[in-house]
Amino acid sequence: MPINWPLLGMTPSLLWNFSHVHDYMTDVLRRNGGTIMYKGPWFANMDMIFTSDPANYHYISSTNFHNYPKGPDFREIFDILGDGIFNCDSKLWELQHKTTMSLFNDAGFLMLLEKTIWKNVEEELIPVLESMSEQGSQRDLQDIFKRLTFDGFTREYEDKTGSFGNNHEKVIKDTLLNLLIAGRDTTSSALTWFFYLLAKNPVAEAKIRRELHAQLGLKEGDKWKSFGAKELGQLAYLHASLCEALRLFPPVPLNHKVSHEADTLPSSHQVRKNSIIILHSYAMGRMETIWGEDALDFKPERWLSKQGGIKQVPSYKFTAFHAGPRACLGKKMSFIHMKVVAATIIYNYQVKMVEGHSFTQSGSVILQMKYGLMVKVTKRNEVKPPLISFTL
Ligand code: HEM
Repeated sequence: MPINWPLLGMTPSLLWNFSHVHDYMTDVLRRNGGTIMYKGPWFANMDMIFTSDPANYHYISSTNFHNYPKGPDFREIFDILGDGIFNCDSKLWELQHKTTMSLFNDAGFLMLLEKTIWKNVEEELIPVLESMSEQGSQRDLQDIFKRLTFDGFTREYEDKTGSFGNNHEKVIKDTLLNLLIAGRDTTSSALTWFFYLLAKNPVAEAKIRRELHAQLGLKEGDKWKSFGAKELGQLAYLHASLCEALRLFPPVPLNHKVSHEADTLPSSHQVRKNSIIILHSYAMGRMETIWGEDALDFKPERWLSKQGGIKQVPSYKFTAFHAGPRACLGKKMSFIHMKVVAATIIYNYQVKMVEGHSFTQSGSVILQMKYGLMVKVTKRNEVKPPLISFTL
């Protein structure tokens, strides 16, 4: 346990380890059975419960969901999100949830989304990568992903604003902003860590390439072509690799809740009324008790069934998309987006991380790379001129 100092509580340990705070808390949770009572400074009323215990996660996010809203502090911290779905609780959340669901369930919505993503990839991503490969220049892939996801979703929601019906203008504005943030930062974070892990695991990358050839009917050197929902569903190894990246680097590493009433958690920890509870998704993705001894390894195979399909893992163990009534509404969409972008890059380019660059985590709400993911890309499948050897 971190030392509980007089007056300052455990804050000094947290500050001391701030540069790698998620790994530090993972270690603390690992050593303490998955749940700790964190003591804040005595005068600040900042005591919190941190947990990475799947039974607690399930209980808080689903079984006793109504006792664990986000609470008013969350609204204050994320003021920019206004009354949008991320910030609100109870009645307003129910309204936002219904509004967002009706948009996502719209018959033509997923089709429009797919079309927009491909257009975005062809008109914005490929030209940038082509120019990088031609010039041999290096760029921040995280920044490229952020711009890409933002552009795609802005266009999407501008087109769809009409579906919000008679709702008040502010609710519409907040809903749009929330969805833009949900789509942009999470998807770009997931893709960034995915390519970071892939650069360190070339065998997995080669398997994804083999799968693309087999499932899309492409031969080495064939021109890249867009594909639809059916083919997307067949890319099991790519799907498994994305899940593995989301497990190790969940874009939303922490989830904040406040207890409405006093309670007892399945781990037997006592919860007082108005206690802050941090559900630690980052730690959960790295716990040997959940994933086995090789929890820290990047191993897409752990997601594949014997038949080659995707194994179903309960959402209170794989918590990257949260669980229960407030689970992510954009999960399906984000997989379409990530698969299209990842497949396009992996098939057409070789991505190499720039040596000597610092690939560290930022301390932000979304798990990002502090200094970006600096890479160089080389075009694959280029017809290279034959090497001519001279004999003197
Ligand atoms: C890899 C990509 C994504 C990840 C990892 C992710 C993860 C999450 C997580 C952890 C939450 C719960 C947040 C909280 O309660 O504080 C959440 C909620 C949500 N996500 Fe996502 N998300 C992703 C992409 C998207 C996309 C693309 C959209 C839609 C454009 C979206 C829409 C939402 C919405 C509307 C909620 C709020 C649900 C509610 O509170 O009822 N997400 N997401």
